[in-house]
Amino acid sequence: MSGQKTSNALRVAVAGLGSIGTKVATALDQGIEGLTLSAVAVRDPAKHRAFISGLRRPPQVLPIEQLGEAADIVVECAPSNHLRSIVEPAVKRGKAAVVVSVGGLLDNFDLVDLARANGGRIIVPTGALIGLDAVNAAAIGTIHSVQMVTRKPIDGLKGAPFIVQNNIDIDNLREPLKLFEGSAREAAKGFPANVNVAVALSLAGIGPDRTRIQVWADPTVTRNVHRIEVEADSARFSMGIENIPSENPKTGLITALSVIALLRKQRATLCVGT
Ligand SMILES: NC(=O)C1=CN([C@@H]2O[C@H](COP(=O)(O)OP(=O)(O)OC[C@H]3O[C@@H](n4cnc5c(N)ncnc54)[C@H](O)[C@@H]3O)[C@@H](O)[C@H]2O)C=CC1
Ligand SMILES: O=C([O-])CC(=O)C(=O)O
Repeated sequence: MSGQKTSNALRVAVAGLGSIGTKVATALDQGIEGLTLSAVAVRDPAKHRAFISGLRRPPQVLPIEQLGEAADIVVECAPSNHLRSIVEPAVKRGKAAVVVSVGGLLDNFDLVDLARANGGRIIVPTGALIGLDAVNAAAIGTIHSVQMVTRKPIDGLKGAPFIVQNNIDIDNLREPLKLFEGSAREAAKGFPANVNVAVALSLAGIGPDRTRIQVWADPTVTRNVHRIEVEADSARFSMGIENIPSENPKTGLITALSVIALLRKQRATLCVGT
């Protein structure tokens, strides 16, 4: 079985073959130093059969709950409601889970304790954001405030619970509309597929209750735009990123690349950046 350890390569499993997971699986199959693609989980096997059989070394196809048995690192790339089923079996076996649906971590934070108790790890990539290295560093000292403004094209926000529950019509907007202002924790509830970045930023810095975010629906932009201001005792810094949407308009193309960069660091001889 390809899930069994045959060398000292770290076995990596990918949960969800959507916009992010397909690119991560492809990169692993093409070769990342010291890593091998051991398994994937998909919702609809028929839809992904051609992709999987087209890989150079087709991995096992397993239910999400079994990936933790077949890998040393499980990469979560599925909708956030599956986070627990993917991460729990991995970390309780002392394995690492790379979490992209980081907004979903806030309601499942006991998984961090579970990982700690069992020698597992939960790793959050920088994802669609920028500068979490600087935020991590500043957090060693004192960060006074972190403020973020997110602007997205209409297609990148459609269906968000906050918009549906408040009956907001964004389809006919002609100018930018501020939908939300509050904490990263509240934003993750209202926009679970849109503000993973704010939650990642908060976990790197001053936490989900003190990290402030505005979310704008903006018909004048074609990219997912994030601007961040950090005020700390070591530095003041501003960061911005304008993400080109992938085939999933909510997800920037850079997200999968961030996961691949993180995986490359697991066994790389030269590591640059924190
Ligand atoms: N941390 C970050 O910076 C970012 C995080 N994200 C988050 O990453 C996650 C994945 O995003 P995308 O790849 O764009 O989503 P996607 O919708 O393109 O792909 C998700 C995949 O999961 C599959 N799936 C659903 N249920 C499954 C199951 N039970 N077993 C196996 N597979 C299942 C779906 O069929 C789909 O192929 C989302 O939660 C998204 O919000 C997205 C962008 C940035
Ligand atoms: O900017 C992006 O591409 C994705 C994003 O905001 C998120 O998931 O938090």
